[in-house]
Amino acid sequence: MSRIKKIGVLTSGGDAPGMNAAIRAVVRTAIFNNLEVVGVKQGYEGLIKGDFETMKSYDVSNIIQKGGTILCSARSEEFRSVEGRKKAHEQMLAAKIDALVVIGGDGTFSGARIFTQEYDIPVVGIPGTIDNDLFGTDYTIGFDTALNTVIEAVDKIRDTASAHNRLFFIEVMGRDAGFLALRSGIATGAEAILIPERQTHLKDLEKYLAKGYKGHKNSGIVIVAEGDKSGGAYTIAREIEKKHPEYDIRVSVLGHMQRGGSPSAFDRVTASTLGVAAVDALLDDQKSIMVGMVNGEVSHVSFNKTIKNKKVVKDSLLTLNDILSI
Ligand SMILES: Nc1ncnc2c1ncn2[C@@H]1O[C@H](COP(=O)(O)OP(=O)(O)OP(=O)(O)O)[C@@H](O)[C@H]1O
Ligand SMILES: O=P(O)(O)OC[C@H]1O[C@](O)(CO)[C@@H](O)[C@@H]1O
Ligand SMILES: [Mg+2]
Repeated sequence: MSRIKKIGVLTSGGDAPGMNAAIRAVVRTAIFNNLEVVGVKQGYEGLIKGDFETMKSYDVSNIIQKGGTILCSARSEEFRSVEGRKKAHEQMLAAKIDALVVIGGDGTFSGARIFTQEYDIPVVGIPGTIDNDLFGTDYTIGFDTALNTVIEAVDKIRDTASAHNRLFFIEVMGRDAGFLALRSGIATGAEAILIPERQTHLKDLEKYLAKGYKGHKNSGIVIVAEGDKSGGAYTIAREIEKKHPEYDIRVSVLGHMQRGGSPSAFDRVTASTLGVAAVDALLDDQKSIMVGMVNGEVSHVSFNKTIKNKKVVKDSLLTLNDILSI
């Protein structure tokens, strides 16, 4: 029999479509198992301030389809400090919260790992980030929706690019990870994809563009991940423009619209599955783990493992795009 009577749930880091579906699943699974559940507002900031709200089943009605997070999110500087985490622990003791479910990305889990090393509190993580950059899960909640949002935007840009015979550099999110750029590039038939995990040589890019955009096509799309080492879409566009004044170049930075919107069916189902799995894991006395999805099944990966290992970008996908973009 688990000792846990009351759990807290929070969302942290960049918000991601499907976080609400995950909150709903955590709240309802906890109540189903006769646990009390409190929502922690604004991620670790709310934990430090004791900004808690008891949640009932009806509090999560009508949210499965909504983007953002009803609990709000934050990037908390204070939680990075020993004093900040001490305050968070004291607030949890005062509110009699025995365990936590944290929904977020790699940073959120790094914070959770340190917290569980300092204090003996069971914490289970649910991967919620549009970056899809977590080792130990094939997908993170929000990635599929963001991918579809990017694709819709790029398709529209392709229309106008074709009408004017233009070359577009489109910047997509991913401060440290290129998964969104890679998949959206393949899905939109991009002429080139630039990601932080690979060094891009200007000469190679010029070659692709000479073959594709200036060879026989009436438009060109280069997808640039925000964190690409070339310095972002504007910088790389300027470099190409200097060498090729004959190209008609435009830049489009998609920005935060990529993080909003109603979650896709895939994200809703993944979020629901992982929300249930997270509470089950706590009831099973597991701690310091992330629940994820591998080959369609729920996986349990230690925070240590998911933080220390880097999710690998498949070379085969880059090669595939090289073949298809000629
Ligand atoms: N090393 C750390 N120690 C303590 N807390 C941390 C640490 N790293 C991150 N955190 C906490 O986790 C929060 C969220 O991390 P971060 O901003 O990296 O987002 P994330 O969870 O990776 O999500 P995303 O990348 O999708 O925005 C940070 O604002 C901070 O409060
Ligand atoms: O503007 P913010 O909230 O710092 O978020 C930007 C970052 O968050 C992410 O969108 C992930 O949520 C990254 O891809 C991006 O670099
Ligand atoms: Mg992150």
